[in-house]
Amino acid sequence: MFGELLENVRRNVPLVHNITNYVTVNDVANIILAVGGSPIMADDEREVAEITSKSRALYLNLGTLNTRTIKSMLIAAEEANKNNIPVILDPVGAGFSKLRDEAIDQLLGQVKFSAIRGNMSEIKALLKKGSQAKGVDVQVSDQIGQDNLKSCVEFAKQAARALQCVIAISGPIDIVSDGEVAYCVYGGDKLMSRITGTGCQLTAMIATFIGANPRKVLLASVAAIAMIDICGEQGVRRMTDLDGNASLRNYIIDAVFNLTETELDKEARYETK
Ligand SMILES: Nc1ncnc2c1ncn2[C@@H]1O[C@H](COP(=O)(O)OP(=O)(O)O)[C@@H](O)[C@H]1O
Ligand SMILES: Cc1ncsc1CCOP(=O)(O)O
Ligand SMILES: [Mg+2]
Repeated sequence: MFGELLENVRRNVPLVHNITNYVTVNDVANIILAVGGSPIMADDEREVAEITSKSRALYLNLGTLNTRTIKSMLIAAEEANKNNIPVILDPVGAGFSKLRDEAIDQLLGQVKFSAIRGNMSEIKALLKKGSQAKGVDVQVSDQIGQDNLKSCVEFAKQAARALQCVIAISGPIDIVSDGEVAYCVYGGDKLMSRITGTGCQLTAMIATFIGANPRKVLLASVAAIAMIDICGEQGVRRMTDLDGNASLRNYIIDAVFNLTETELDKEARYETK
């Protein structure tokens, strides 16, 4: 099932327009290439509408948002919505500053999103559910685990209904919901949280999968998560004693590049709730 969605990515090579942060921009471009898409980064307000209109998905990432890029995001998203081009949001650092929260309110008020992916602190902040965001990383007490899985699944469903789009919450277990059903995706490795950009890359992969499979937003999001989880594990297995987060970043990108459709189908670990 997921293999077919990956095949669509590789056959259609969807162009993904990214308005993203300057910390992980190169990693985002490379992961889109690795999975089989084609990235373009552009954030000047004079060209974003034109570029979005020629793209298969628009990815907005709030990591280093500023007055100029917030305006560009709104212009690009309006163009995307007008042309039925899916818009995907990564609300990096939501809940951690007034500027971020004001921008999020504006975006949620004006834009129809297909999917939003964040860590639990960020998604709680979107719903104003007392997030204790810790910079761009998840607050430990917010994290999804086996012990609180049931309530996290319920929360993901509620969030999807409230925000009227697919919600993906990442962590030791990832949860994806459209408000009706929730997929819990297993895998990954805690070392993935020691690399800056795995979250941004994951959301970029979701955007790429959705760009190639616009009528299967929920499954496309699950497929992207299953894929990065498998590839995160493969990357960790490849590490030697001398390797750290820099090598792991590259190993994960390489694993995404090399993972076959059959392997994705065979190795994806998930259950529905
Ligand atoms: N403790 C963990 N165990 C397994 N996988 C993890 C863990 N923490 C993060 N991941 C994986 O790392 C990727 C990025 O998620 P996350 O670290 O939550 O994003 P962000 O960097 O935006 O906070 C996801 O695929 C997630 O499954
Ligand atoms: C460190 C940092 N600061 C602003 S954006 C950013 C990158 C966040 O990336 P991720 O959420 O994927 O870890
Ligand atoms: Mg993040």
